[in-house]
Amino acid sequence: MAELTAARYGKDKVRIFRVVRSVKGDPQAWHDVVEYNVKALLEGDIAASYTKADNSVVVATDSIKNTCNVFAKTSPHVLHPEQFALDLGVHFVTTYAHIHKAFIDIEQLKWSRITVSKDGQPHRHSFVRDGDEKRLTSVEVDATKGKNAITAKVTSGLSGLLVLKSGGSAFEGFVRDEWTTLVEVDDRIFSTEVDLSYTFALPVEALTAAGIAALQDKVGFDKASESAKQITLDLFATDESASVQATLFKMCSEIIAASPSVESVSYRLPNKHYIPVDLGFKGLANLKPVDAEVFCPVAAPSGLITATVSRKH
Ligand SMILES: O=c1[nH]c(=O)c2[nH]c(=O)[nH]c2[nH]1
Repeated sequence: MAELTAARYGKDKVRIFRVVRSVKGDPQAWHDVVEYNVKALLEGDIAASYTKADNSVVVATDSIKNTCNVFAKTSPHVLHPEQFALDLGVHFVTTYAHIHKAFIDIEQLKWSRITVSKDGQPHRHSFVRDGDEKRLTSVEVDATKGKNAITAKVTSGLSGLLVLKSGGSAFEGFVRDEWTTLVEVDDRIFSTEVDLSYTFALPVEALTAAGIAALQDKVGFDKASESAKQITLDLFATDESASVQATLFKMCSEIIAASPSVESVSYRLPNKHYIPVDLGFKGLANLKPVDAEVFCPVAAPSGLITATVSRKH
């Protein structure tokens, strides 16, 4: 005997690019743009589609993709990934009586406005991909307690932010035993590709159109995103790092202090090793921290330092 114990389905990698023009039909209009990869998955009374080949409970993944595109045209929140995801998620659980949960994940690709050097002005409709990092949000919309008692969980963050510091990082005092070959250093290269996520404590808010609109002011999704990235960069640059672990904890603590609506913060930080190259065969000193100038970046293995830090109540 076998039974279905979990089922969730939908569309992944829905690619959306949206232009918002300040004035329709005006070539001088100011444009805002976003590019998203959307994943929209549904849960509910859908077991029969798996166990009985009964498609009458299936909202086709093609229709789910169509919904994402239509919302990209019509949602007032399309430039704000958390609210756009809430809009979409609430739509799915309220439109279909048998769909009780929606999981909307959005990756936002980076398009930054170009500043034209001639006049120092930000250009009204030209953008540059000035980094590989992505802004992320994962929204779970839950109507299991009824369509009039919808709740949501929002986790946001960023990934792919590659940083390196060539000073201000040490690693000393770790366990030394018969397994240890690593030398202690008071100066080393520290490089990581930041993967950051943080959860929001949402106010109890009816997730109506007006309720979702009010969340930007009440929770500050966009402000939290900007602040978390800036804190990550500032602390990475300025901390006299005793270890990846110690720097990570400071970053988490500062994000919690800066954003009242953030409940917990998690980082995954690979420690991308840079090994000083032995140039002794040419009589060149390059191994001690004070001499090390030529390094071999090592793709693998990397350390992987993770932690979650939560607000203390
Ligand atoms: O910051 C670090 N933390 C570690 O846990 C570790 N382990 C290691 O080999 N190098 C480092 N660096």
